[in-house]
Amino acid sequence: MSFTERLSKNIEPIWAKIHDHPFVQGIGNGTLPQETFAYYMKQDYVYLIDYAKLFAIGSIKARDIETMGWFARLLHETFNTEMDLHRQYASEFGITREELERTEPTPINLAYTRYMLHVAQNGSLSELVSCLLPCMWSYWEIGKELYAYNGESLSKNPYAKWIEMYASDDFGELCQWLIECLDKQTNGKPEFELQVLEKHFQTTSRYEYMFWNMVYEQHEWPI
Ligand SMILES: Cc1ncc(CN)c(N)n1
Repeated sequence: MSFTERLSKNIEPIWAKIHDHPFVQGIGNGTLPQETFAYYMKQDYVYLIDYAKLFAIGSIKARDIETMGWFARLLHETFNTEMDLHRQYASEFGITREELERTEPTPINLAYTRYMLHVAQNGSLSELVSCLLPCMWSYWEIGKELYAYNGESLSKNPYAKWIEMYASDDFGELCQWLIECLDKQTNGKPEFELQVLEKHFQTTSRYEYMFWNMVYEQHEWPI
């Protein structure tokens, strides 16, 4: 079994909770209130600004030009494809680009990105990839599941563009590269090192769940 197969098997209970979360289900059946989705778009926009920095750090830590190029592409796609979708939804909802950028991250949003940025700056490239992978991989899984669930009626779902993007082959290709990159880097690594990587993967998967719940319940700073 490859290392990422092991990760995927062990993370199953947490990812199942993500798939069942009412926010994710609400995107899937199109019943999520627009106001809740708009709140998520704003929080996610500032999350992605920090997330994109992880790819820049990945490019710095890469040991060959090909890997460097993939991280550069991941950064480019995050800024120009994924965040463009956020800008499109925001403009439909009457939210300006400045308003998006000025969004104050909630405690969970900040804790999640700070955790990843800390590991990215202080850890190895494999630690960095283990941290950022649940973000890409869990969304790809959600996208594919919701795309299949909607079938022909997808165009009637107000969140169709969101579902299509995360289910797309382009998004999948980037995610697949990260999966293969981690398998290559971990090949032959001792068990104690793999356990550190698995802990990062579990921690950021937990943060993924907490992020969904945070945007659903709109957990702001208490004071
Ligand atoms: C919180 C979060 N996690 C993952 C993704 C998918 N890149 C995202 N946009 N936002």
